[in-house]
Amino acid sequence: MDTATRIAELRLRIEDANRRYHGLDAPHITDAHYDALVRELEALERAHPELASTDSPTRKVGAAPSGRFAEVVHAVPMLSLGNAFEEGEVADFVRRIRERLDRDELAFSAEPKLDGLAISLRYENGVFVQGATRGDGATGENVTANLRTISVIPETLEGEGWPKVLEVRGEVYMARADFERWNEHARLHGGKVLANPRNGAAGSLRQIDSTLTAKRPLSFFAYGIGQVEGGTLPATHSATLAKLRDWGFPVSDLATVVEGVDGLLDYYRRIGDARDGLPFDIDGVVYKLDDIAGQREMGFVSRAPRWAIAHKFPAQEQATV
Ligand SMILES: Cc1c[n+]2nc(N)[nH]c2nc1OC(C)C
Repeated sequence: MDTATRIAELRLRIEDANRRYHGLDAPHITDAHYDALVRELEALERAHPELASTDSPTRKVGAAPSGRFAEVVHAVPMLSLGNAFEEGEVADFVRRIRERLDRDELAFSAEPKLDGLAISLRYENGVFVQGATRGDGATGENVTANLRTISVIPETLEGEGWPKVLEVRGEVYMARADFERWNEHARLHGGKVLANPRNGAAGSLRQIDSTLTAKRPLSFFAYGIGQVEGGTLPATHSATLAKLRDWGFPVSDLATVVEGVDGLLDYYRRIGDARDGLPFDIDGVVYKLDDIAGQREMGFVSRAPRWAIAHKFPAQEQATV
């Protein structure tokens, strides 16, 4: 098969998988298979720039909103993350930052990458006013009513010193124990048996009727910030996470600060060893340059930051198809 045909075929398969994963919350291929298709397409597009195109799925995030909810335009786009699968790619990630910032010692915030649904929570004068899904990164779906049913998401901010406008980014997820309990009940009483916790979370949040969402055991971890107005945030990501805790948001206690490649890889191994014992599904860990000024200097490539990367674990799931 010639390259152009292969590229066209990959684009169709990836776009179809995106629609199923983001739109219907019912993926039909494993995440590992999806990642492999994307990496093959990215490699072919790099090798054949004459065949690359701006509407390729390698340049988009998620999927367009479904039309079932009001749309929310994200003031700060919700981007996806570049992926690393091998240690060498992590070393390259750190080297690029060291060279560009001309710094030897680099501190990173290292966090678990929860396998849930990315959402953005907007607070004005400390009050939760709007919540949205990532959607395609630029425009998401207004799921505020559904998010209000998640008890760990604060209706009003605690503590003090929060900005007038604060957008908090994070992951809505379903803990494994809650997932098992839900399916046990569903099997006995004929409710909807969920395929996996991620689909359970995504499906719950995308319910039109939020009384149905309220019945599902969802949780949330904050992992970042979107728009901020009328206030300042700390100079590092880790100090910002500490502030989010003070203001009432759950933040994973697995988040920590590590130094350099060795610190990152040690963290990856430690979380990898602990993975099966965690109360929630993760599909990797996320490394972020801790210094916010350095993040700004690194900027973004077409759809993901240069200053952050997800280091994925080998697939655990059995093929669903
Ligand atoms: C997409 C994403 C996902 N996660 N997950 C964590 N823990 N942090 C994090 N950051 C993300 O994106 C920012 C680096 C912009």
